[in-house]
Amino acid sequence: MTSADAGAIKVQNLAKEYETEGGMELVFEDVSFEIEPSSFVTLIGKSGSGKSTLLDIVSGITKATAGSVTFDPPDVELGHVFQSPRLLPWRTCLKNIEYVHKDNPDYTDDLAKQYLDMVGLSDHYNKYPTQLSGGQQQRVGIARALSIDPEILLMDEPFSNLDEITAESLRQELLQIWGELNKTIFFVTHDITEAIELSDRILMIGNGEIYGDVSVDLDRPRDLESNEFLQFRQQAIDKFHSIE
Ligand SMILES: Nc1ncnc2c1ncn2[C@@H]1O[C@H](COP(=O)(O)OP(=O)(O)OP(=O)(O)O)[C@@H](O)[C@H]1O
Repeated sequence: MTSADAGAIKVQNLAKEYETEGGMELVFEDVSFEIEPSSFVTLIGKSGSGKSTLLDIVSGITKATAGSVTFDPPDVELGHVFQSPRLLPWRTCLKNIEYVHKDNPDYTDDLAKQYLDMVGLSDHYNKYPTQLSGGQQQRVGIARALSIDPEILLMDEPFSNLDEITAESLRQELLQIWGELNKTIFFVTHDITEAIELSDRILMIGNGEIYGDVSVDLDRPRDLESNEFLQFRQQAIDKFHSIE
C-alpha cells in the first residue's frame, strides 16, 4: 500500500458571509491559521459557529467571501469523511469504493479490499449499505476516503451519529490508522472530550473568529479517566465557554 506524504494547510484572512432574506449574515471574518503536515487538528465550536462552513471552504465545496486557503503541496489530494457516510445504496462496499476510482486506470478490487481490511470489513466486501450497521457504513466511508491516498483527510463530525461504544472504537481505529499512514487530519466536532482524545491541537471557533488555539500536550495513548486528562479537559471547557 502506498502512502503519500502529509500535506500542510494555510488559511489566510478568511471571511464568509451568506446572503439571507434578512440581509448579509457574517459567519466569520479574518480567520487565519496553519496546519502542519501529519498533525491531527480539530476545529470545535458551538452549533452555528461556522465549523462546517470553514471545513467546506477548505475542501473547496463552498467559496470564501475573502481570503485564501493554500496547500503544500499545491496539488494536494483531499479525502472527505462526512457526518453520514453518503454511500450509494445500490452498490456493495467494494463497488462504493470502486466508484471514486472511475478515472483511475490502476484501480483493482485489491485496492478496495486493502482499505476495507484496514477498517475491519474483510468479511463484508459484497454487502450493500443497508446490510451494514451505522458504524460499519461509516467505516466504508473512511475506507473510501483513504483509498485515494490523500495527503489530507477532512472529517466533519464523522462519529456524531453513532452510539458512544461504536464511536469510541472508531476513534481508536482512526488513531491507529493515523499512526500507520502519514496523513494530516482536519477534524470537526462539537465534543470537547473527543477533540482532546484525538488531536494534537484544538482550534475554537465562535463569534466570528478563532478565539482559542490550544495544544494538547498529553501523552498518547490517552487515558480519558486519568487526572491529567480530566484536568486538561476542564481547562479546555473553561476556555470553550469563555465567550458568550
Ligand atoms: N447555505 C447557507 N445559506 C445561508 N446561511 C448559511 C448557509 N450555510 C450555513 N449558513 C449559516 O452559517 C452559520 C454557520 O453554519 P455552519 O453549518 O457552518 O455551523 P456549524 O458550526 O457547522 O453548526 P452545526 O454544529 O450545527 O453543524 C449558521 O448561522 C448557518 O445558519
